[in-house]
Amino acid sequence: MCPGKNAEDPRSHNRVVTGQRIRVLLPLPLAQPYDYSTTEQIAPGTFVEVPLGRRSAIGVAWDGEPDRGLPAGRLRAVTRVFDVPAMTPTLRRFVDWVAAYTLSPPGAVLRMAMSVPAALDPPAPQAGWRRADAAPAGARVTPQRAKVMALLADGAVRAGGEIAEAAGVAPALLRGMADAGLILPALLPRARRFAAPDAQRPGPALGPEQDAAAAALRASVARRAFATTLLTGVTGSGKTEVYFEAIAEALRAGRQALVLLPEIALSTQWLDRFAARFGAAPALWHSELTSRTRRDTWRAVAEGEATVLVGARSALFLPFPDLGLIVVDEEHETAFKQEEGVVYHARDMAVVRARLSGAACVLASATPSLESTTNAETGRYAALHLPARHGGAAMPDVTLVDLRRTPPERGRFLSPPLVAAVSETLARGEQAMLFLNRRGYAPMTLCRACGHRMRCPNCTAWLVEHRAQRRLQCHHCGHVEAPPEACPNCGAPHSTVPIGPGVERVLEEASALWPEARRLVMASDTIPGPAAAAAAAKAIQDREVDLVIGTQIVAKGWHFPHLTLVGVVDADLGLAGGDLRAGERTFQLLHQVAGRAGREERPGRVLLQSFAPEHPVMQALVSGDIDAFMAAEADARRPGHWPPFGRLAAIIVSAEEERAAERVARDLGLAAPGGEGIEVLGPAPAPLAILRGRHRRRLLLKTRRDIAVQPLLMEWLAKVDPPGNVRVQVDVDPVGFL
Ligand SMILES: Nc1ncnc2c1ncn2[C@@H]1O[C@H](COP(=O)(O)OP(=O)(O)OP(=O)(O)O)[C@@H](O)[C@H]1O
Ligand SMILES: [Zn+2]
Repeated sequence: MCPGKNAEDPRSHNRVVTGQRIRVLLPLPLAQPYDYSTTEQIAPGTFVEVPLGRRSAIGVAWDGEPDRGLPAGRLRAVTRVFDVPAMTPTLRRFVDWVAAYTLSPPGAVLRMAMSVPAALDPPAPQAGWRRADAAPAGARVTPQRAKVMALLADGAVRAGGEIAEAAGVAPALLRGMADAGLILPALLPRARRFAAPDAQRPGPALGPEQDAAAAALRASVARRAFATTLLTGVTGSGKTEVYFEAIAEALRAGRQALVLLPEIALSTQWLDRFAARFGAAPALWHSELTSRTRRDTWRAVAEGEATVLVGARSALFLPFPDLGLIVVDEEHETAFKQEEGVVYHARDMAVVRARLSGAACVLASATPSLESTTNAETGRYAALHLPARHGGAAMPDVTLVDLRRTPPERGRFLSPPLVAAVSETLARGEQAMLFLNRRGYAPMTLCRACGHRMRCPNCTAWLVEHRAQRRLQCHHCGHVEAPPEACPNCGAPHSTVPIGPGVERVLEEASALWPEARRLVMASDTIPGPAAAAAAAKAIQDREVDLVIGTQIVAKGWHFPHLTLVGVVDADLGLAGGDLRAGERTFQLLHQVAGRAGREERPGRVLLQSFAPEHPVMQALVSGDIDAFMAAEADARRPGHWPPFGRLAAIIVSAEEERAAERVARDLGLAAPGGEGIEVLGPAPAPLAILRGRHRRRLLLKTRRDIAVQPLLMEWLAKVDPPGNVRVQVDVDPVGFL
């Protein structure tokens, strides 16, 4: 056959060489892979470098047939193949799956799986020295040189600095020895970057219910097949110890385990317990790692060296070659939802990744989501339950303080019953906690003279006073300004007053009431990272603190043995607003924070201050009857096909110019899909109608459960062509409705 017009003979054409065509997916917001040519066999999953425009880019050889119609002469060639384990078929399918489900470009999802391009290059080998096989005749061996030779006995290779230090010689001496032919340069063996957790170490003796649950999880892991188990149990029942046994089983099976935690920075107690159980720390994955650690971790996961990895939601996209178990702890947490970029729910995607990997998946929580509860009821998930606290500790006694009957003094926020309870607790030498899910001093600042409220210039939001830092701050966009000397509206001097409490204001009140008590505030601005969280937890554990005042940070899985009283300053706070899950959320948060009380010998008490003590959420918190509460929630959602009994997707249209957003939203409204079991709500201004200077409109698509929203959305969005200054964002299974 003669070379045709495509001139595929490399000798006649020095630019394009060929033989093979492959598809390469690039980590860019592109809808599909691009085709390239190559002279080598390149298997799908291989990391490759390719030209892209005038630059080059790193991507992954993807599955599927290249476009044969494209003339070979137009194809550009792969320029480099990386020496790193290929992306597994499982992870490639996962990228495709997440892209299709969230309606994101596959390349945008791939970017999450390639977040550390530097890890694709093998780590640079470190140079050291070894002894020459035979000392050259005439080479002088001084006592110092002899010491070095002794250190390098038996073919050892050691780093220069290390030799110099161990032998107590100057580095220059080594150079002299090398010149004399006594030692030779050599590559150091690569050190293990991650110690291996030891599955053979015995765990604690489990109680009978823990034991039964652990056995079921071990069996699930040992089957090496996909199954999801919802592990529930009252706060302090020892769920962590139970799923540790599942991790041990995965390790014994030679497979990897991934644990997702909602907030790694607040998980120091968890990490200590892991190290105590397995004799080594797990590998970690979160946004605050150094780039070096990210690189090492990514590669150690890909090479199978990191066997247990604990991470935030983005850890789902790490290159595990053989995942045997995924645990999602505190599965009800909204922190698992990523709201920027690719909008996905890590709990749900964890189940998908486990399915693709043939792995066991464990969802754990004392307050499971209605989604997971329903899946357990219908048999999609297996269910395990721990009914009692570990070690015989009792559940705390929860009572309501009716703020209409026993209100705090004017300008105060702690009612007489709560003040009395804190005083008693402190007098007994026990610890108390006051919970208010609001940062700062006051959520709103008002002018006493004209009623003007201080608001954010970029958002539909009040400015929150942070008195300690002497500033007003927007909690949505980060805008900061100094508190005004005079009202910006009427000019009245020193006329502004704070309205309502934040934790700083509760601290002020507590300082006046209990000046002797050692107080600690735990909020995201006072506990900025893992080190601060660890220090705070230690101070509480070591009884260096009497009174903890905190935001939702204090609700997260802490085990404080001496804490016996929890006071909730404003139990009604989360119920405002029209969020479909407001009740469920409030119940979960307050039940979790209540669950911090009385976890060891001494019994715990919880006081909830409320203006609506008859509200079902308050009543459920008092009775502790989660099942009844969730059943009522389910009954409320079922008839209207609200999740989990129907499907939801939100469309958020935003633009700097209000009319532009309005126009696109209206067009979307006109093009909305319809039919049986399909409903579109909106367009309507979002509750946060302006965010970071952008005007926002929302539409909500609600369908019956048996109708997939993705095809409807695709068809719908294709009918409207928004101008470049208007952003249209899709959120499948929204959890936030702002
Ligand atoms: N079998 C056991 N032996 C010894 N200690 C245990 C055992 N099980 C649990 N514990 C201890 O009991 C405490 C509570 O356990 P753990 O934190 O696992 O409960 P949990 O169910 O995860 O609680 P929460 O839902 O409130 O976070 C911890 O200090 C844990 O170390
Ligand atoms: Zn703002």
